[in-house]
Amino acid sequence: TENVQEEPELRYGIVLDAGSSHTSLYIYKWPANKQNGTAVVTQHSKCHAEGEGIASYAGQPGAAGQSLEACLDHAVKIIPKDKHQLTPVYLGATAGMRLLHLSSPELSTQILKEVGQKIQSYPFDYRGAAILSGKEEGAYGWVTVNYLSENFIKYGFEGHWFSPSRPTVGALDLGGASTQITFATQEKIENKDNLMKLRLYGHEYTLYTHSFLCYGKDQFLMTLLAHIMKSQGYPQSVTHPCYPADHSRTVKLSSILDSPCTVKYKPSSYDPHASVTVHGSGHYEYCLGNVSEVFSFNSCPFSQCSFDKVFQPNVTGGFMAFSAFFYVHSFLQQVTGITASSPSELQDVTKKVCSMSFTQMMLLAPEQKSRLHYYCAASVFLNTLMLRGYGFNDTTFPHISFQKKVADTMVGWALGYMLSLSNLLPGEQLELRKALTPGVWGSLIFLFVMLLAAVLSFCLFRVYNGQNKKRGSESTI
Ligand SMILES: Nc1ncnc2c1ncn2[C@@H]1O[C@H](COP(=O)(O)OP(=O)(O)OP(=O)(O)O)[C@@H](O)[C@H]1O
Ligand SMILES: [Ca+2]
Repeated sequence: TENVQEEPELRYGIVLDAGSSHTSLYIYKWPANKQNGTAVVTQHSKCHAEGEGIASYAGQPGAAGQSLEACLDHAVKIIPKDKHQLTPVYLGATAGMRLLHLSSPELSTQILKEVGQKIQSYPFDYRGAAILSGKEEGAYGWVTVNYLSENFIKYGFEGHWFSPSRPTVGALDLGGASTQITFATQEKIENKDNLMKLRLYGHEYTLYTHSFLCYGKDQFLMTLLAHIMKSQGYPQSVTHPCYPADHSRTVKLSSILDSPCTVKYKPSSYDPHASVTVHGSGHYEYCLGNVSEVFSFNSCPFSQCSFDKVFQPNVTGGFMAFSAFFYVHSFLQQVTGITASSPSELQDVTKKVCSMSFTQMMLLAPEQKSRLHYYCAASVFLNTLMLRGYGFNDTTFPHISFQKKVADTMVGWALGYMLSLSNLLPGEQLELRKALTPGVWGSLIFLFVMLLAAVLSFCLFRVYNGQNKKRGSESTI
């Protein structure tokens, strides 16, 4: 026989990640005959939709759907035509739409309907457009991280499936409007809202998960500014200790105070068309003080809390920190040349960034011009969230890996969502494909040949014996 290399037939799946800051369309692929293993499904292509997240088009009929067109057209081109109808497509919206649903349920329903209709006008297998709960977002992110890290099950060198019985890795996602922490734990989960049980590949995983709405990077910075404005008595010009000393910007009051996240800081009345000028002062200590005041570390109705009265067991094991956790951490590394891998290093690099002027940062990272003003604030926020909030310490922090991708696949909830909804993740142990080893196969052929030889010899013996008997009786006659 000759070994023939056949191109495996591919299947595709699409997820639109409708985040608060923007929408991304991911195309995944996998071999049609081999879909149940770990890390078999990989990212084929990604498309970044122009403009902001779908919730930003509230009150502009048609605009949210239109914002997806270019990426859906891209998917039509990139997926072979004969596979279009076999390709499931899902849209999942996250914290931006959760916030819009809080302030205007009708508008969020309208937008979901509109984007659903837009997707249905394409030749794919439409499977729905939905707002994910924070719990789902956290759990699907955890599934992605562990699927890509091959922690569930693996195709081993022995030639069969085996469970690596490796510990799983926790997931830390920092979006624009919410942040999620999810990890497997043996500790008692005191609030059932934080409990998630998943059965995957024959194992039951008990997860702790929590999503903090308003603690995404953008919403947090907005809340921080609202807090600073309030503490300074809403003047027309405020001093921001987290912005560089040589930087100032003007923002519309409504863009800060219209969010459900800043309700607590809203003055009783204000002119929504009015603006406020923000002058940076680059003062690390004051910045840390203000950032900490946005969190509530005071009361806890459980044995222990992260913050804002939310129960959290001790963090344990390895973690993967992605999205803005990765962006902020890698910026700190870029401008200081230090990879922060301990709490004290993280604090040191944050202090360094907070002491830099805008001009200095421009020399080190000119491509990030539009973001430079907020990196000190974002870094102080990241410090407070991870160290004081989640409680990572000298022992646990070094086990966090800040990553954007694993083997060319973006880390986020989107892959886990598609795997779960398309039944690409078996709940039970995979069936072992029973195959004979060459040794057993050879022995069986040998036995078969011996048996055949024995039967043939027996038959020949009977025939020969019969003829001899016949000859004997003829000679007697
Ligand atoms: N390349 C980048 N460098 C730095 N920051 C970035 C980059 N890309 C996105 N961001 C910022 O990181 C934050 C998180 O982005 P991400 O895309 O994860 O959020 P999202 O999915 O839109 O929000 P959410 O998950 O809360 O709905 C946002 O504030 C975004 O503006
Ligand atoms: Ca997100």
